[in-house]
Amino acid sequence: MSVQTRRMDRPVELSERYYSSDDPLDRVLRPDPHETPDQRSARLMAEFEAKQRSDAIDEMLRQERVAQKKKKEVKILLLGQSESGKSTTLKQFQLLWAPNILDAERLYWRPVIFLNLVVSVRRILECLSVRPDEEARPGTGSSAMSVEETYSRYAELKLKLSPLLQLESVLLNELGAPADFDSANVYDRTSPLPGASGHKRDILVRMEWQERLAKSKAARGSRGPGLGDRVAFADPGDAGAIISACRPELQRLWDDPFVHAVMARRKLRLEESSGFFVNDLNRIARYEYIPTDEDILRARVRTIGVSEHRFTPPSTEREPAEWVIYDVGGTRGQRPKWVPYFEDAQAIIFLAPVSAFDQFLAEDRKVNRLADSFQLFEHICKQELLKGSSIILFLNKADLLKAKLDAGVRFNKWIERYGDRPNEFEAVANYLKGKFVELYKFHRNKVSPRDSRELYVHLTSVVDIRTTHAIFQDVKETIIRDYLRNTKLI
Ligand SMILES: Nc1nc2c(ncn2[C@@H]2O[C@H](COP(=O)(O)OP(=O)(O)OP(=O)(O)O)[C@@H](O)[C@H]2O)c(=O)[nH]1
Ligand SMILES: [Mg+2]
Repeated sequence: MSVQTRRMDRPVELSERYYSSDDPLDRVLRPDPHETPDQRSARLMAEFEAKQRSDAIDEMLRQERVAQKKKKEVKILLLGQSESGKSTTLKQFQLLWAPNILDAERLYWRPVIFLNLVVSVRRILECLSVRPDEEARPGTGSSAMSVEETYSRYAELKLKLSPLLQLESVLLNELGAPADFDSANVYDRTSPLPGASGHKRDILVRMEWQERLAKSKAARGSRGPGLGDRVAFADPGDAGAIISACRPELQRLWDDPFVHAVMARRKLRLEESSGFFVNDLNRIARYEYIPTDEDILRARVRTIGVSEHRFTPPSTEREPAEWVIYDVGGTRGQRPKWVPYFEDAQAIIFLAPVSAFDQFLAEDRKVNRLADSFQLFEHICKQELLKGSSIILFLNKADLLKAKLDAGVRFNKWIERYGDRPNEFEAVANYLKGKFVELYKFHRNKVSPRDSRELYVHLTSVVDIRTTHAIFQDVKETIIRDYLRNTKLI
């Protein structure tokens, strides 16, 4: 059978299908029953070619629709070093544009917050486990309580809190962390969709620990959608029950001025660290505890991998209908994974945690965190692939910066070039903003000299819902403006 004949086979079926109904119009269009074989063949060929043209037009329209749809979405990358606040920013976008997501995940945050709490308590107890002869109880004098008495008291407290300390490994296991994992690094590992192999199109979407918890809860026979139904509140083995039973000892520990004096002497500023919940014992160390939005924003889970989140905020006809936000892991080992996402990113939200000027990277203790932020920012500004992207800078953790400066931590001790300018929040914030703008202008000018876009800078505390949502409004307008300019709609 020749190729031609095969081509002709299809129109025969077509004609039969097209003209077999009793529709009056069909009857008019029905071929002449007396047509010659040549006429028939010519008609079928014409029909076939018409069908091909129609299919081509359909395909063109389909591609246009896809392109249009593609044009109607903006891609935003959240970038910055680890603990800069990327995932917290993402949670704020969820709260604003898809609050049902955080609602659905609310209970999954419970073990994370419990773990954050347990880790803080362990760090306090470790701080107290120093050589007894090195410390004396301040303000009480050695006569009020001997050093040995003091330490035996904390040893006793530690013993009473041992069920709580044991919870650390139980919770880590529940969250799916490897056995040798440092729990300060409870992590959110994104896992690929089925069939994914780690390339750009194989988008990583799921948070492994949440999936894991969902599965284990299902296996334990969770019932309806009500929050109360999904926690084994009455189960004595539930972390909430154990923490709740330890609450009096926890409160005694945290209310003791001696504990705070030892922590201050050992420079353990726990209140400034991520996932600090000890001030909320009264509310959290309860078996019926359910995390609030604010708790979820303050919970610490380290991100590994890249996760994609789609939002459809209210929009006008001209604005992008869909916002795709990528959250990434910020440790040095994670950064190479960002690159495949650069190419079509409309905007970068770069987070620089400005309170970290006196801290070092967890992954490299020799590197100052502020210096790392500057270096990383420079690297982003220099990227050829990102030259079309708008860059929005969040000078984040502004609340912690202010608290630190107010507590007397000197900025110029860490950043010598700051000189004798005032050790005050506004002056430091302006100085930092100036430095980032300088870097931006210098590198952007080299990469795309004709780009007149400025760096959009916001001073943020992304754990604060009200101020962050107001800033998001601004961010949204900036991105839409650049988007419309790029798509030449204005
Ligand atoms: N006080 C305060 N805490 C913040 C702020 N932003 C983030 N945090 C807290 O800092 C911790 C780290 O924030 P994340 O959002 O997890 O940091 P990340 O950039 O996603 O970190 P990686 O996933 O490791 O890359 C969390 O416990 C947050 O609640 C802020 O502006 N102020
Ligand atoms: Mg993260």
